[in-house]
Amino acid sequence: MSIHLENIAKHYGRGGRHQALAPLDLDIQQGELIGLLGPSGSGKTTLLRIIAGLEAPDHKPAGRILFGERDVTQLHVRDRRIGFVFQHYALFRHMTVYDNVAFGLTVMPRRQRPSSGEIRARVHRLLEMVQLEKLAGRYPAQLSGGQQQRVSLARSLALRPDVLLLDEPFGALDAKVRQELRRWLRHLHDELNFTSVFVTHDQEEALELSDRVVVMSDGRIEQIDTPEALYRAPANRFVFKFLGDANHLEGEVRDGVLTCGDARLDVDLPDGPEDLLLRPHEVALDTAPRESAHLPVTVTAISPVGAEVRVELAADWLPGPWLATVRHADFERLTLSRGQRLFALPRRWHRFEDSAPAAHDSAALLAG
Ligand SMILES: Nc1ncnc2c1ncn2[C@@H]1O[C@H](COP(=O)(O)OP(=O)(O)OP(=O)(O)O)[C@@H](O)[C@H]1O
Repeated sequence: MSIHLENIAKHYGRGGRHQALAPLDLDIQQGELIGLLGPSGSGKTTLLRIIAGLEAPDHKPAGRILFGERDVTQLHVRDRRIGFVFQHYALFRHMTVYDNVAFGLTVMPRRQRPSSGEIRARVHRLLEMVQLEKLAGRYPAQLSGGQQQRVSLARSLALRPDVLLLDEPFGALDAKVRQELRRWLRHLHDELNFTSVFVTHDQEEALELSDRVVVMSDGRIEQIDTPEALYRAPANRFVFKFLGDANHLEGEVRDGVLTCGDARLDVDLPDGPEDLLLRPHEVALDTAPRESAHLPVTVTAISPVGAEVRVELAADWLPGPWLATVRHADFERLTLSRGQRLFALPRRWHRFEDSAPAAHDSAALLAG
């Protein structure tokens, strides 16, 4: 089921003074898994609740919500064929796992309700998919948080919704279980081919799970793109900074040289103030400066855990610390240690004028 939002806005408070969502459009394709990502208060939950029909959008502008060809703007939540999963497992505590999953089917009006044989088959199939068949007779209190959330997933899918909406579904769980549940969701999604929208403020979760991510801030959509495109080509400074660590290089450009205290870097930019951004993996380190890059730094912390070594750098010319990630081989070659004085070499940097983002490969490394 595709979802089409057109001119959807939401204001709260007396006289609608507080804007939760600016008028926005959004198109979600059939079968997509979409992450709504943004800081607290950016409007993710409001948007999800409006798609669900738990919240009405503003009347002015008069927006529209279509599920496929069907205009559901005025339709009650129970008629939208939606499944929900929330952060706090809303399982019925006095019912077994089996009964929790079967519940939505057993309370359907008699004429629509599947036969009891079919209900049984459907519930077993779902429990099998989330590998909880053996625990069908248990009560929620006898399950771990991750298992409870798998029951929630199975329960929300029992009614074969066209659209599955999830609000911070794994927020209350520890990192390892979250990881596992993401795989469950992705797997169920691909196998059953419904359309899903989930809310998260966790960028890693959004990037790992989504086909496309909707990045929000302040009630607006900043960018909608695949995880790869978001990371490679962020539309603006907000998206760049929200999606990962960012090092700032602020200074003044004169005749193709950016200067900041005793640091300087050749840049092909017009004269004037600049604030360039660099990802940690775009900062290389060496024992000598280059003709085109003289950025003296001191190592203040080293964390050699994981696939790469994270190195924190400070300098008088820097208002805040920089983070560089280097390969273990380079870490050993440079025999890095705390207090060591080195030179940072930007491999690449990014520049945002709000309309025209640009990434530049640095001449510093090439020039040698
Ligand atoms: N029922 C409400 N009444 C008044 N203001 C509300 C209501 N619900 C949300 N808001 C406001 O609307 C804005 C968007 O809230 P929303 O819950 O959609 O953000 P969010 O991105 O989901 O945040 P979080 O990650 O913290 O849940 C916030 O400023 C919030 O205070």
